[in-house]
Amino acid sequence: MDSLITHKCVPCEKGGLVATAEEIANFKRQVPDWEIVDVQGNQTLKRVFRFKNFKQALTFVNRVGELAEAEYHHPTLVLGWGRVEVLWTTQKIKGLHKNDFSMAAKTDALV
Ligand SMILES: C[C@H](O)[C@H](O)[C@H]1CNC2=NC(N)=NC(=O)C2=N1
Repeated sequence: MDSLITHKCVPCEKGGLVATAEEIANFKRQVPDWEIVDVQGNQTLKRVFRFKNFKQALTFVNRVGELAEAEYHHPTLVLGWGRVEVLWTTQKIKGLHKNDFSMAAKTDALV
């Protein structure tokens, strides 16, 4: 099984399967700085990154955006002065997929 950091996001089909509780537990151990929260009924990975100022936070937002485009898997990003909230979930399946954990690991690698 490829690691989260080397996993290439796969296209998710509407109605596809969310990760099992066992898979989530396994993947979550690999991204310990993230929490699993409920966003509008969907399990979502969340982490807040902090920066010295707005400009550094904006640069990070753009780097995550480039990563998302490269993988064609997209986050929700909340940009504030010195902080970026990153949320990963898979809209198509209304929950968490290996793609989300992989993108969380790749997001961590950006800082
Ligand atoms: C049309 C649909 O948005 C695309 O198939 C992709 C784009 N990026 C995506 N990103 C995320 N996080 N979830 C999706 O379901 C998703 N779908």
